[in-house]
Amino acid sequence: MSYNIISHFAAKLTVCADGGANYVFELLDDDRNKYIPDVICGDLDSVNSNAQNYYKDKGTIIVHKSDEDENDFLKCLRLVLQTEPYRNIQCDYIIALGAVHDRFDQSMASIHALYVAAKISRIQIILLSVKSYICLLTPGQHKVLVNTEMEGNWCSLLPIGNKCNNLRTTGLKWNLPGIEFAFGSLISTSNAFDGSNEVTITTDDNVIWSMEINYTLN
Ligand SMILES: Cc1ncc(C[n+]2csc(CCOP(=O)(O)OP(=O)(O)O)c2C)c(N)n1
Ligand SMILES: O=c1ccn([C@@H]2O[C@H](COP(=O)(O)O)[C@@H](O)[C@H]2O)c(=O)[nH]1
Repeated sequence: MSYNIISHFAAKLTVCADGGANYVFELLDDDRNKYIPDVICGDLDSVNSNAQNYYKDKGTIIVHKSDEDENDFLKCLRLVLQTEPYRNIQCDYIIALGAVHDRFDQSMASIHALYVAAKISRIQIILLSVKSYICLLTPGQHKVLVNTEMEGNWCSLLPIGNKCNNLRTTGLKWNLPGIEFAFGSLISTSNAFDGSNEVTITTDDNVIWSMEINYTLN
Protein backbone atom coordinates (compact mmCIF):
# COMPACT_ATOMS: atom_id res chain seq x y z
CA MET A 1 0.00 0.00 0.00
CA SER A 2 1.21 3.52 -0.81
CA TYR A 3 0.33 6.72 1.02
CA ASN A 4 0.31 10.22 -0.43
CA ILE A 5 2.93 11.80 1.77
CA ILE A 6 1.93 15.43 1.14
CA SER A 7 -1.68 15.01 2.20
CA HIS A 8 -0.72 12.52 4.91
CA PHE A 9 1.38 15.01 6.86
CA ALA A 10 0.11 18.47 7.72
CA ALA A 11 3.34 20.42 8.11
CA LYS A 12 3.38 23.47 10.38
CA LEU A 13 6.26 24.90 8.38
CA THR A 14 7.55 24.08 4.90
CA VAL A 15 11.02 25.11 3.78
CA CYS A 16 12.59 24.57 0.36
CA ALA A 17 16.37 24.33 0.06
CA ASP A 18 17.21 26.59 -2.88
CA GLY A 19 16.58 24.56 -6.08
CA GLY A 20 14.21 22.31 -4.14
CA ALA A 21 11.66 25.06 -4.84
CA ASN A 22 12.00 24.40 -8.59
CA TYR A 23 11.22 20.76 -7.98
CA VAL A 24 8.07 21.52 -5.94
CA PHE A 25 7.01 24.13 -8.51
CA GLU A 26 7.30 21.65 -11.41
CA LEU A 27 5.96 18.63 -9.54
CA LEU A 28 2.75 20.24 -8.34
CA ASP A 29 1.99 21.97 -11.63
CA ASP A 30 -1.79 22.76 -11.57
CA ASP A 31 -1.91 22.14 -7.81
CA ARG A 32 1.01 24.41 -6.94
CA ASN A 33 -1.30 27.01 -5.42
CA LYS A 34 -2.25 24.46 -2.72
CA TYR A 35 1.30 24.00 -1.38
CA ILE A 36 3.13 27.28 -0.99
CA PRO A 37 6.42 26.90 0.92
CA ASP A 38 6.74 29.22 3.91
CA VAL A 39 10.44 29.78 3.24
CA ILE A 40 13.01 29.26 0.49
CA CYS A 41 16.51 29.25 2.00
CA GLY A 42 20.04 28.75 0.69
CA ASP A 43 22.68 30.37 -1.47
CA LEU A 44 19.96 30.86 -4.12
CA ASP A 45 22.18 29.85 -7.00
CA SER A 46 19.70 27.27 -8.27
CA VAL A 47 16.14 28.46 -7.64
CA ASN A 48 14.89 29.81 -10.97
CA SER A 49 13.18 33.16 -11.33
CA ASN A 50 9.82 31.60 -12.30
CA ALA A 51 9.59 29.63 -9.07
CA GLN A 52 11.12 32.35 -6.89
CA ASN A 53 8.83 35.11 -8.21
CA TYR A 54 5.73 32.91 -8.06
CA TYR A 55 6.31 31.93 -4.44
CA LYS A 56 7.46 35.43 -3.39
CA ASP A 57 4.17 36.82 -4.74
CA LYS A 58 2.31 34.24 -2.65
CA GLY A 59 4.10 35.34 0.54
CA THR A 60 7.03 32.92 0.73
CA ILE A 61 9.95 34.37 2.70
CA ILE A 62 13.26 34.19 0.84
CA VAL A 63 16.32 33.74 3.09
CA HIS A 64 19.69 34.23 1.39
CA LYS A 65 22.61 32.55 3.16
CA SER A 66 25.65 32.98 0.98
CA ASP A 67 28.37 31.16 2.93
CA GLU A 68 30.04 28.24 1.18
CA ASP A 69 30.82 26.07 4.19
CA GLU A 70 27.48 24.33 4.58
CA ASN A 71 25.02 23.07 2.04
CA ASP A 72 21.54 24.48 1.64
CA PHE A 73 19.85 21.65 3.51
CA LEU A 74 21.90 22.29 6.64
CA LYS A 75 21.26 26.02 6.27
CA CYS A 76 17.53 25.23 6.24
CA LEU A 77 17.84 23.03 9.32
CA ARG A 78 19.76 25.73 11.20
CA LEU A 79 17.12 28.27 10.21
CA VAL A 80 14.34 26.09 11.57
CA LEU A 81 16.13 24.89 14.70
CA GLN A 82 18.10 27.99 15.73
CA THR A 83 16.37 31.16 14.59
CA GLU A 84 13.28 33.09 15.63
CA PRO A 85 10.41 32.65 15.06
CA TYR A 86 10.81 29.13 13.66
CA ARG A 87 12.59 27.54 16.62
CA ASN A 88 9.54 28.16 18.81
CA ILE A 89 7.28 26.07 16.61
CA GLN A 90 6.26 22.93 18.50
CA CYS A 91 6.62 19.91 16.28
CA ASP A 92 7.27 16.19 16.59
CA TYR A 93 9.29 15.65 13.44
CA ILE A 94 11.09 17.36 10.62
CA ILE A 95 10.61 15.48 7.37
CA ALA A 96 13.04 16.18 4.54
CA LEU A 97 12.11 15.14 1.01
CA GLY A 98 14.81 14.80 -1.63
CA ALA A 99 17.84 15.22 0.65
CA VAL A 100 19.09 11.78 -0.31
CA HIS A 101 18.94 11.56 -4.06
CA ASP A 102 21.19 11.35 -7.07
CA ARG A 103 24.34 13.08 -5.74
CA PHE A 104 26.42 10.93 -3.37
CA ASP A 105 28.23 13.93 -1.83
CA GLN A 106 24.96 15.77 -1.13
CA SER A 107 23.39 12.59 0.23
CA MET A 108 26.28 12.21 2.67
CA ALA A 109 26.02 15.93 3.50
CA SER A 110 22.39 15.25 4.44
CA ILE A 111 23.51 12.47 6.79
CA HIS A 112 26.12 14.86 8.23
CA ALA A 113 23.34 17.40 8.73
CA LEU A 114 21.51 14.88 10.95
CA TYR A 115 24.58 14.67 13.22
CA VAL A 116 24.92 18.47 13.36
CA ALA A 117 21.21 18.92 14.06
CA ALA A 118 21.33 16.34 16.88
CA LYS A 119 23.80 18.62 18.70
CA ILE A 120 21.33 21.52 18.42
CA SER A 121 17.96 19.89 19.03
CA ARG A 122 16.25 16.67 20.07
CA ILE A 123 13.66 16.89 17.28
CA GLN A 124 13.75 13.75 15.14
CA ILE A 125 14.65 14.49 11.54
CA ILE A 126 13.57 11.98 8.92
CA LEU A 127 15.06 11.89 5.45
CA LEU A 128 12.76 10.39 2.85
CA SER A 129 14.19 9.31 -0.47
CA VAL A 130 12.18 7.62 -3.18
CA LYS A 131 12.14 4.30 -1.32
CA SER A 132 13.99 4.91 1.97
CA TYR A 133 13.21 6.30 5.42
CA ILE A 134 16.43 7.42 7.12
CA CYS A 135 17.04 8.86 10.58
CA LEU A 136 19.77 9.19 13.19
CA LEU A 137 19.39 7.25 16.43
CA THR A 138 21.39 8.87 19.23
CA PRO A 139 22.73 6.95 22.26
CA GLY A 140 19.87 5.43 24.26
CA GLN A 141 16.81 3.28 23.67
CA HIS A 142 14.64 3.56 20.58
CA LYS A 143 11.46 1.90 19.43
CA VAL A 144 10.44 1.79 15.76
CA LEU A 145 6.82 0.84 15.13
CA VAL A 146 6.70 -1.29 12.01
CA ASN A 147 2.98 -1.88 11.55
CA THR A 148 1.98 1.24 9.59
CA GLU A 149 1.63 -0.65 6.28
CA MET A 150 4.08 1.82 4.74
CA GLU A 151 7.12 -0.34 5.55
CA GLY A 152 8.75 -2.39 2.85
CA ASN A 153 10.96 -5.46 3.02
CA TRP A 154 14.37 -4.31 4.19
CA CYS A 155 15.91 -2.27 6.98
CA SER A 156 19.44 -1.39 8.02
CA LEU A 157 21.65 -0.01 10.78
CA LEU A 158 24.77 1.89 9.74
CA PRO A 159 27.35 3.26 12.21
CA ILE A 160 28.36 6.16 9.97
CA GLY A 161 31.22 8.21 11.41
CA ASN A 162 31.68 6.30 14.63
CA LYS A 163 31.77 2.85 16.12
CA CYS A 164 29.13 1.34 18.43
CA ASN A 165 30.49 -0.99 21.08
CA ASN A 166 27.13 -1.95 22.50
CA LEU A 167 24.29 -1.93 19.99
CA ARG A 168 21.49 -4.41 20.70
CA THR A 169 18.24 -4.98 18.81
CA THR A 170 15.03 -6.94 18.98
CA GLY A 171 12.44 -7.42 16.25
CA LEU A 172 14.89 -8.03 13.42
CA LYS A 173 15.63 -11.19 11.45
CA TRP A 174 19.36 -10.63 12.18
CA ASN A 175 19.48 -9.04 15.64
CA LEU A 176 22.63 -7.36 16.88
CA PRO A 177 24.10 -8.76 20.07
CA GLY A 178 26.24 -5.86 21.34
CA ILE A 179 29.52 -6.75 19.63
CA GLU A 180 31.72 -4.17 17.87
CA PHE A 181 29.62 -2.53 15.18
CA ALA A 182 31.64 -0.43 12.72
CA PHE A 183 32.58 -0.02 9.09
CA GLY A 184 35.41 -2.48 8.51
CA SER A 185 34.10 -4.95 11.09
CA LEU A 186 30.30 -5.33 11.09
CA ILE A 187 27.41 -3.32 9.64
CA SER A 188 23.81 -4.39 9.05
CA THR A 189 22.30 -3.98 5.59
CA SER A 190 19.54 -6.02 3.93
CA ASN A 191 18.15 -6.83 7.36
CA ALA A 192 14.43 -7.60 7.76
CA PHE A 193 11.62 -7.51 10.34
CA ASP A 194 10.89 -10.68 12.30
CA GLY A 195 7.10 -10.21 12.24
CA SER A 196 6.77 -8.32 15.55
CA ASN A 197 5.04 -4.96 15.51
CA GLU A 198 8.12 -3.12 16.72
CA VAL A 199 11.88 -3.03 16.55
CA THR A 200 13.87 -1.94 19.59
CA ILE A 201 17.37 -0.54 19.26
CA THR A 202 19.58 0.22 22.24
CA THR A 203 22.83 1.88 21.32
CA ASP A 204 25.84 3.42 23.05
CA ASP A 205 26.62 5.68 20.10
CA ASN A 206 25.04 7.29 17.04
CA VAL A 207 23.73 4.95 14.37
CA ILE A 208 21.75 5.56 11.19
CA TRP A 209 18.49 3.60 10.90
CA SER A 210 16.96 3.16 7.47
CA MET A 211 14.14 1.11 6.07
CA GLU A 212 12.15 0.73 2.89
CA ILE A 213 9.02 2.85 2.80
CA ASN A 214 6.23 3.06 0.24
CA TYR A 215 4.62 6.43 -0.44
CA THR A 216 3.67 8.70 -3.32
CA LEU A 217 4.17 12.45 -3.72
CA ASN A 218 1.17 13.25 -5.89
C1 LIG B 1 36.47 21.43 3.55
C2 LIG B 1 35.49 22.06 2.56
N1 LIG B 1 35.16 21.34 1.46
C3 LIG B 1 34.29 21.85 0.58
C4 LIG B 1 33.78 23.11 0.77
C5 LIG B 1 32.86 23.69 -0.27
N2 LIG B 1 31.48 23.67 0.10
C6 LIG B 1 30.95 22.97 1.12
S1 LIG B 1 29.33 23.20 1.33
C7 LIG B 1 29.29 24.26 0.02
C8 LIG B 1 28.01 24.92 -0.44
C9 LIG B 1 27.24 23.98 -1.30
O1 LIG B 1 26.17 24.69 -1.83
P1 LIG B 1 24.86 23.95 -2.28
O2 LIG B 1 24.10 24.94 -3.10
O3 LIG B 1 24.18 23.39 -1.10
O4 LIG B 1 25.39 22.75 -3.15
P2 LIG B 1 25.85 22.74 -4.66
O5 LIG B 1 24.63 22.35 -5.42
O6 LIG B 1 26.32 24.13 -4.99
O7 LIG B 1 26.95 21.72 -4.71
C10 LIG B 1 30.53 24.40 -0.58
C11 LIG B 1 30.86 25.25 -1.75
C12 LIG B 1 34.13 23.82 1.94
N3 LIG B 1 33.64 25.04 2.24
N4 LIG B 1 34.99 23.27 2.82
O1 LIG C 1 21.25 15.60 -5.45
C1 LIG C 1 21.01 16.47 -4.60
C2 LIG C 1 20.87 17.80 -4.93
C3 LIG C 1 20.57 18.72 -3.97
N1 LIG C 1 20.39 18.32 -2.67
C4 LIG C 1 20.04 19.29 -1.63
O2 LIG C 1 19.36 20.38 -2.16
C5 LIG C 1 20.06 21.58 -1.85
C6 LIG C 1 19.91 22.57 -2.92
O3 LIG C 1 20.53 22.07 -4.06
P1 LIG C 1 20.88 23.06 -5.26
O4 LIG C 1 21.23 22.16 -6.39
O5 LIG C 1 21.99 23.93 -4.80
O6 LIG C 1 19.63 23.84 -5.47
C7 LIG C 1 21.50 21.14 -1.61
O7 LIG C 1 22.16 21.98 -0.71
C8 LIG C 1 21.28 19.82 -0.96
O8 LIG C 1 21.01 20.02 0.40
C9 LIG C 1 20.53 17.01 -2.36
O9 LIG C 1 20.37 16.65 -1.19
N2 LIG C 1 20.83 16.11 -3.32
